[in-house]
Parts: sequence; C-alpha cells; structure tokens
Amino acid sequence: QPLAPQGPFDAIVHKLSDVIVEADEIPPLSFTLQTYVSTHPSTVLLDPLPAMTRLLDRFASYRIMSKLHNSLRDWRICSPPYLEVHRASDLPSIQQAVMAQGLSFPLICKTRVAHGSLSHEMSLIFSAGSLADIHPPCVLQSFVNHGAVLHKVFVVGDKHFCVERPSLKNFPSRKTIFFNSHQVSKPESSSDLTALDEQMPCLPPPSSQAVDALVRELRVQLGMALFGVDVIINIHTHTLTVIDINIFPGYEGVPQFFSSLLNHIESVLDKQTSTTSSLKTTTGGPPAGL
Ligand SMILES: Nc1ncnc2c1ncn2[C@@H]1O[C@H](COP(=O)(O)OP(=O)(O)OP(=O)(O)O)[C@@H](O)[C@H]1O
Ligand SMILES: O=P(O)(O)O[C@H]1[C@H](O)[C@@H](O)[C@H](OP(=O)(O)O)[C@@H](OP(=O)(O)O)[C@H]1O
Ligand SMILES: [Mg+2]
Repeated sequence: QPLAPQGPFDAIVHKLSDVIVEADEIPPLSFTLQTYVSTHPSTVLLDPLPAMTRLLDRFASYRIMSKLHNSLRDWRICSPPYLEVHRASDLPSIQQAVMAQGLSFPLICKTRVAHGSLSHEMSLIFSAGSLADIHPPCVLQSFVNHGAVLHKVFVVGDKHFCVERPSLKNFPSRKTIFFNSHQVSKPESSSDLTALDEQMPCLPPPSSQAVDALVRELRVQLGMALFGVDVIINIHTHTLTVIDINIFPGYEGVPQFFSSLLNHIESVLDKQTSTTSSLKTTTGGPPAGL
C-alpha cells in the first residue's frame, strides 16, 4: 500500500534489514520508505536507513569494530583480528593472506551479508588446509576462547541492557565444523557446540563502565540507537572483545524493552519539535514552497 494515504506519521520504527537483503519487490520497500521520509521531513525514521544499511555488510561493521581498540584504549576493549575475503580464489593465496594478516587458528568464517536467513551459516576452521571449505565473500575472524559465555548488549536509545547467552566452546583441532549461529546463541539453544565438558574458571561479567563507554562510542560511530553488540571475555587476558554488531535485534530477556522504546521515541520526537520551533523563530517560519 502507498504510505502517504496511511499517514501522517510522526515516527516510523522499522526492521527492514531482512527485507532489504532479500528484496524482491519493485520498487523495494526501503526505497518507498526513504522517498516518503524525503517528502515528509518531519517524519522520523528509526533508525535512519543509510546508517542501518551499512551494518548489513560485515566488511563495513567489522571495520568499525576494529577501530574501537583505538577510540576506547583506556577500557582495554578490542575485536578479534579478521580478514575480508572478497572473492573465491586459489587456496595458496587465501592461506597467504591469512598468514599476512597474522590470524591464528581456529578461525570463524561468517558470510559478508550480516542479516537475513542465509547470514547465520558459519564454519569453524582449524587449519590452513581447511580454508578450502570457505565460500567467499566472507570474513575470517580469529576464534577467541571465552568460556562459552556470550554477553548480548541490547541498546535502546540512551539505555542498554546486558543478557547472558550460551556460546561456542573451545575445540581441539579437528575437521571444519559447520553450524548455524542461531543453534548456539539463542536463549533456548542447547548444543554440543556450547556444552563445556571440562570445569572452566568462571569469568567476571564485563565491567559496566567499559560497556557504558562501548555503547556511547558505538551510538556515535553508527548514528543509530536501536542495535545490539555481542561481547565475549577472553579467558586468558580478560579483555572485553566485541565480535558482532546487530541491527534492531530481538531484545529477548529485556523486560523493560517496550517502555524504553517508547521513551526513546518520545525523546526523539521532543527533539524534533524543539528543532522545528527554533527554526521557525530564527527564520520566521519554514521557507515558502513553490
Ligand atoms: N571471534 C569469535 N570468537 C569466539 N566465538 C565467536 C566469535 N565470533 C562468533 N562466535 C560465536 O559464534 C556465534 C555467532 O556469531 P555472530 O554473532 O557473529 O553470528 P550472527 O549470525 O550474527 O548471530 P546474531 O544474529 O546473534 O548476531 C556467537 O554467538 C559466538 O558464540
Ligand atoms: O535474522 P536477522 O535479520 O539476521 O536478525 C537477527 C539478528 O542478527 C540477531 O542479532 C537477533 O538475535 P538476538 O536478539 O539474539 O541478538 C535476531 O533476533 P530474533 O531472532 O529475535 O529476531 C535477529 O534480529
Ligand atoms: Mg549478527
């Protein structure tokens, strides 16, 4: 349905990531929405499409992650080293690129496309010979041993919430493991890939000040306020390690989600109203249309 007759809208909250990735309608829904917002500048789109679209590409989001250790130096926050593999090429060149980048095995291979049903198929690669198992375009990211605990940080406006989830355990070297990430890190996930068989030392959760700093930095870097960050703690160094960023995630396990979303929408609309009224005072009103 065309949007204009359904309006006017003060704000539109969307989860268009899957629709964009799997778009088959013409014109794409994202185009229809962007056109509506361009012709109705007082409507706020949460989150803005260009910022959100950037995160559909792991090449782009992992570049942002890799700069965090610089901007957040005081907090000892980092992300694992990784390699972008743009296209299929012969095994020796991929092996050489892995070595040149200083990556250590095991490596997690993730699709370049970060969202949508096909983006969660991953593999854990244990040796240079097994690099033949990858399907570019993809990223190869060093596996960090973290005691099989994932900390999902869910951001809603100026609030954020941390939820613990199961996560991949450490494996001795073996043949490539192919898995779907939703098998391992959903609240209900129960998998051999996450069940710890030896007694692991219990790691402290990430420091709340470090997580505050991380979220503050990412809000600015991403230009978004509805996103998730997946964090693990390196069992050897205790470094807070960012492994993934997600667009408008499920917020499962965050009971305050809807009230926080409402507060965020209200605060965005209040800002919008005060910007419009200060524009009217300084310019004597909006410019006349043709
Ligand atoms: N570098 C890493 N080191 C150790 N474990 C990792 C690493 N990267 C990913 N994992 C494990 O693999 C799982 C899936 O990774 P990732 O979050 O990138 O996938 P995803 O498909 O984007 O999942 P989601 O939709 O929940 O974000 C993580 O929850 C974690 O258990
Ligand atoms: O299916 P895609 O478009 O890739 O998006 C997923 C995100 O990547 C995940 O982060 C969400 O899971 P979490 O809410 O567990 O982070 C996941 O949440 P959901 O399973 O609750 O919908 C999705 O939002
Ligand atoms: Mg993700």
